[in-house]
Amino acid sequence: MIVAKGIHTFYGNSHILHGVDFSVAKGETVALMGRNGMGKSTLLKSILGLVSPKQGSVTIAGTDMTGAQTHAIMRKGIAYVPEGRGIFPNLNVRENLVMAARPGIGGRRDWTYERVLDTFPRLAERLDNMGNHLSGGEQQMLSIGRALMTNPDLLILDEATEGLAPLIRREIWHTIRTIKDSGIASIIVDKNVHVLLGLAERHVILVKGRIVYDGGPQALKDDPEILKRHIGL
Ligand SMILES: Nc1ncnc2c1ncn2[C@@H]1O[C@H](COP(=O)(O)OP(=O)(O)OP(=O)(O)O)[C@@H](O)[C@H]1O
Repeated sequence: MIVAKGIHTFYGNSHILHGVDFSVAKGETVALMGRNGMGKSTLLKSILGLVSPKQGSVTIAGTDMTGAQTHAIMRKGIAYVPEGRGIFPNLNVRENLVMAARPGIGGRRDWTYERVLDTFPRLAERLDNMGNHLSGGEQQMLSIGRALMTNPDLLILDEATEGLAPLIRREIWHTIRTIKDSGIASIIVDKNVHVLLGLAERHVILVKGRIVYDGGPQALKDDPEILKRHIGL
């Protein structure tokens, strides 16, 4: 689904990503992990064309998208739920969802307005609430709901459960699992490493813009030293 090779990204003179190779297979759930400031968001932005890598290539669904604009990249079946959400505060829940609707690749329309509301009953109860009159958890649900309305093949979730109450967090994780079971691939950045170990098939750990681990959860469970050293758990 995504193959990024040899990515070098800079902010001004700061060299942030040092030749990162990163891939996500069709339907695969990948946890992107690492301490604060290690380059996780920068890698996501490099893949999405929100920042331009100085070197490296990005192939999406078999097409070379290196240097392409973000909207063209998203049209390849990618939905991005950014850190800090990204909903329209002055539109209500219904409008936020309907505006995002579009068929997926090949005209797929699995995720309808009705299905999104079935997935998030809380949103169904608040259709006339403006985006800025929702709790943090509801805004997060709306943001994920908007992403699903685009019928993506791959969903990118950057800190989707950050700052939410435990109960809401659990609801969001439940939804993420439902999305995974529906066959959508995902890249998940989240501080809840233990949940990720039970959810993702692959785990990628970044340290100072370099990948230090890329593999399944079992090795991380068997050798807690790896997480301790690189994530500080
Ligand atoms: N727009 C920017 N301009 C300059 N430096 C930046 C910019 N965005 C991020 N950085 C720096 O790049 C490095 C990587 O940041 P990035 O946000 O990718 O890390 P992260 O792993 O996603 O961490 P966090 O969990 O804190 O978001 C950090 O040192 C950060 O200070």
